[in-house]
Order: sequence, then structure tokens, then C-alpha cells
Amino acid sequence: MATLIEFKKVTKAYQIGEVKIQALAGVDFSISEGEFVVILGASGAGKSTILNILGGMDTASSGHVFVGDQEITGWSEKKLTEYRGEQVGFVFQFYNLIPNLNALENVEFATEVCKDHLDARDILHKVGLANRMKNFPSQLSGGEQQRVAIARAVAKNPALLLCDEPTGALDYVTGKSVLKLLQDLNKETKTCVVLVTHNSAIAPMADKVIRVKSGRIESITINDHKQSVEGIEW
Ligand SMILES: Nc1ncnc2c1ncn2[C@@H]1O[C@H](COP(=O)(O)OP(=O)(O)OP(=O)(O)O)[C@@H](O)[C@H]1O
Repeated sequence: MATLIEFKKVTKAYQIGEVKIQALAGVDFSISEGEFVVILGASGAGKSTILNILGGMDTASSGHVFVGDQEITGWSEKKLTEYRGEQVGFVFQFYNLIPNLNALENVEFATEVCKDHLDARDILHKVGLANRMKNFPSQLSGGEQQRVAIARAVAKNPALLLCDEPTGALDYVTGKSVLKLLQDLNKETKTCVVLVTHNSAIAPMADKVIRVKSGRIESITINDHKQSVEGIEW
């Protein structure tokens, strides 16, 4: 598989008054097209910082980030906005749906600005919400709202689907079904999924596991025999 993402010697420092926080202290890794990657680490390790830089929401202090054959480090805000809009789908712990739009409208609203988007109804079907398209977020359970959020991200037909603790607000069973949905979508659409979590138990579902500790890469493991989410317990 061709390389989709490369981080080379990426650092990120935040200056808060006199205090400098080194969130990333030289991070190197690569991700191939179609891979399901789990980024693992304790709180404060730097996981979200990696995801935010990858998604063009934050920029590296030094180092190089490549997506496809383009180096995104050094891009203007305008170019990063285009990149976020066209190439990246985001799923967060909290679903961030627009309360006064129904499920279908939430997905359509996100795809309006994308050239190559997929059909919102088809995707809502795929995530198991064919009968709930006209419901508003307040009429949906947490798991259902997260499915809408995933549909909204996937409908953009992004090169990259970035998920930051997507099951963090869900109970065990619902969380597992959301992970299964992400695993199935990755298999079907070949969209590269990068999922950040502190739950090491879900590592076996990934093609690649990147462990982060104190702003550095602790280890990178390839699962030759990745497991289906149904077969994993925690
Ligand atoms: N905008 C910011 N300003 C200042 N410090 C920040 C900022 N964002 C992150 N940090 C710091 O950078 C370090 C890494 O944070 P990051 O959010 O990447 O960790 P994380 O592994 O995602 O943690 P968690 O699992 O708790 O979300 C932490 O020390 C954090 O306090």
C-alpha cells in the first residue's frame, strides 16, 4: 500500500506566559492508504496534538507533515481550511451536531461544501439510521448521535477519517457498536481511519498501533492478524 501520511521529526510547543509546554518532542511515523490506525497513550501524552496537526487544525512548531504527495507544514490558513473541508472527516467524543437540524440535514449541511461528497441518505442507511433521518439530535441516543456524526464525516468522502476518543461518552455496548461501524466503514470504503484513545484494549482491532508517551513515540506495532471488534473484550 502507498504511504498516505508521514510525520518527520514533528515537534509542538505551547508557550503559556513564561512556561513552555513541549506537547510533541520529535515524532516520526507513517500511515499507509486504507490503514486503520490506533494512537494510544495516557492523558497528556500528545495524542490529540498529533491528530490536530494531521487534520490541519493546528500546526507543527518544527518538522514535516506529508499527506499524499503534499507537504502540509507551512500551508496558509486558506489552504488548510480547504484541506480540512475536502480531505478530512472528524469525529469527536462529543458529537457536535447542530441541534436545530435533523439527522439528514446535519449530514447534508456538512457535504454542501464538498465537491466529491457521497449521498447523505445512503450513508445514513449504512450507519443504521434509515428510519431516524428526520429526527433531531435531542431525539436520538448518544450512540445514534455519534452515528450521525460519523455519517457526516464519511459523507464528505474524505481521504482521512480522524476520530478523537469517539466512544468516550458512550457505554460499553454502544461504544463497541460505534467501533464496529468504524471498522466496517474502513473495510468497505478503504478510507484511512486514525483513532485516538487511551483504551489499550482496542489495539487488536487496528492494522497499526502507535503508542505515544510524553510527546514521543514509544512504539509502533503492526497487527498481522487484526481482530474484529466483536472478538475483543475489555
Ligand atoms: N492549546 C494548548 N495550549 C497549551 N497546552 C496545550 C494545548 N493543547 C495541548 N496542550 C498540552 O500539550 C500536552 C499534550 O496534550 P494532548 O491534548 O495532545 O494530550 P492527549 O494525549 O490527547 O491527552 P488526553 O487523552 O487527556 O486528551 C499536554 O500537556 C497539554 O496540556
